[in-house]
Amino acid sequence: MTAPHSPEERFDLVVIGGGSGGLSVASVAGRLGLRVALVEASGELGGECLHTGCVPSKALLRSARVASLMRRGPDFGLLAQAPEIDMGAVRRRVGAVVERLQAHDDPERFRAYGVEVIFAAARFLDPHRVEAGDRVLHGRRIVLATGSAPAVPNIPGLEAAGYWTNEDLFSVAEAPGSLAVIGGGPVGVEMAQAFRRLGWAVTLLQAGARLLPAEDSEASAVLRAALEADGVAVRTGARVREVVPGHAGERHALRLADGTEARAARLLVATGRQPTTAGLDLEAAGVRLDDHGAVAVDRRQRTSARHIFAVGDVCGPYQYSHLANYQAGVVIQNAVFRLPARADLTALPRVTYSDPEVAHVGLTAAEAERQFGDVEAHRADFADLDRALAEGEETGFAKLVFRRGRIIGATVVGPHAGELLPQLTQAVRGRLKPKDIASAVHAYPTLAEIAKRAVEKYYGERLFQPGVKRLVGWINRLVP
Ligand SMILES: Cc1cc2nc3c(=O)[nH]c(=O)nc-3n(C[C@H](O)[C@H](O)[C@H](O)COP(=O)(O)OP(=O)(O)OC[C@H]3O[C@@H](n4cnc5c(N)ncnc54)[C@H](O)[C@@H]3O)c2cc1C
Ligand SMILES: NC(=O)c1ccc[n+]([C@@H]2O[C@H](COP(=O)([O-])OP(=O)(O)OC[C@H]3O[C@@H](n4cnc5c(N)ncnc54)[C@H](O)[C@@H]3O)[C@@H](O)[C@H]2O)c1
Repeated sequence: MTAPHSPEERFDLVVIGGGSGGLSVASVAGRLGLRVALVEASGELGGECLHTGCVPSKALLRSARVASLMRRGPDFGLLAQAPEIDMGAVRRRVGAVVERLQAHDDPERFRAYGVEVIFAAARFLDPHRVEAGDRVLHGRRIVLATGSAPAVPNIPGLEAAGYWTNEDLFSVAEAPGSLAVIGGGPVGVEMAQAFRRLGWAVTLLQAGARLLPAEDSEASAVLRAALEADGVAVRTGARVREVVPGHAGERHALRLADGTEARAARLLVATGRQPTTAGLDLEAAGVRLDDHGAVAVDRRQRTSARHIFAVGDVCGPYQYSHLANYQAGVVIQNAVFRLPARADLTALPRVTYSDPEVAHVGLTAAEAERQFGDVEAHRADFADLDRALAEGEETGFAKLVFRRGRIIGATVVGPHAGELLPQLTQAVRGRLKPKDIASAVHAYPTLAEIAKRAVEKYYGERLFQPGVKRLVGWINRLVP
């Protein structure tokens, strides 16, 4: 039933959802002078990335990394120091980082840009009218940016057992115990390593055949070995069939499809996301969903109702904060400047912030092989790189994928892999040739040299051939 409303208010743009995508659209449109309303249900801006996603997970991983380095003291000629873990103190640090960044998403900042910030749950009354609390907002154009929520599998006994998702995880203050992580995607991998390094006994249960199944298979293998070296019990092909009560400290027993069991005191469900569309009355607006329950959009981010756009997790096709921001830029061009800009995801980077990090852009070697056939891939290992050895961080590699003399994909697994990605993102985006990387001088000794090393492998095969040797001999005989 519709609440009694005050008279309808007219806006050029109504943005629903104040997370990464919605904030980007609203702030730019407001600063460009449009009349913008931003509706956010939760009572604070920032969305998942700030409160229960990217930011707290990276802050937690940092504490875990410091704990790991303390244990690794002897690798660097220092006394080993077993870290004393105080989960309450770790939680406070995570909270402090979130709070510092919350200042960027202060509603007053957006109001100063000319954005009307309304804290209420929005729903459509018709294609142009949105109800927000007791207000009715008429949007000439509307942007859906309502994000996603954890997708929890229907496993008998799971609800009764009780479990954490990313929404609970960053409030955990209890002393380390045992944790079973269900799901071996980015959330499962990052959090399994973080909790293990913070003293928890962790079992990582991945239904698929390998961790991070979207990544290069060698990357998955290196990551698995690194997690196991940390002490995470990694089980792949592990489908949880049922959760039943366990004993004493290990309160839960997870029965797997292969007849074995895993036990833990706490459960973390990290099995993917579902787009947040419930309660929006999208039918009233004529907005259709795709087969996965996400809002269907075209490459201009337009939904089936052409004046309504969508960005971020609610439409996908991937779930990254930087993708939501990129799509926001496409919406600004279409909805504000009326340019027919299209999203191009050919060079969309992604990073899993485990140690080693797994960073990727473009096509993996397997994808390129399937798509084109005539591709080659070359790999350089951090174990052969001077700076990696100096840092004591020699796990991992860079693998570049080439087709017809162009770089079409890159995977980097290793120290600060995410920071090494931009030059490779530019290469894939600009369809650069290997020589564009080879001819650039890279400072020595840097980890970024790894890309050049992989390119040298590409040239190595071509350069040190009998024909080239003959040519060099001929030039040196003939030219004085
Ligand atoms: C543990 C974890 C770690 C992650 N780490 C990374 C990372 O390192 N890097 C990365 O790029 N991505 C990461 N992600 C993904 C990233 O958080 C999301 O892709 C990103 O937050 C999506 O932004 P969004 O704007 O689409 O949605 P959100 O940030 O979820 O914002 C949606 C907003 O809409 C509001 N809303 C929902 N319904 C309504 C309604 N009816 N009316 C009004 N408001 C509504 C919600 O309250 C919310 O504030 C991580 C995710 C998780 C779970
Ligand atoms: N660093 C980052 O950029 C980052 C970090 C975390 C999350 N994210 C985003 O958040 C999204 C969600 O991440 P996620 O890891 O929850 O989801 P995901 O879909 O990427 O991975 C979930 C994994 O769980 C496994 N799984 C599913 N059901 C299972 C079951 N019943 N038992 C055991 N395993 C099961 C699947 O095989 C899959 O590999 C990702 O798509 C990612 O884009 C990004």
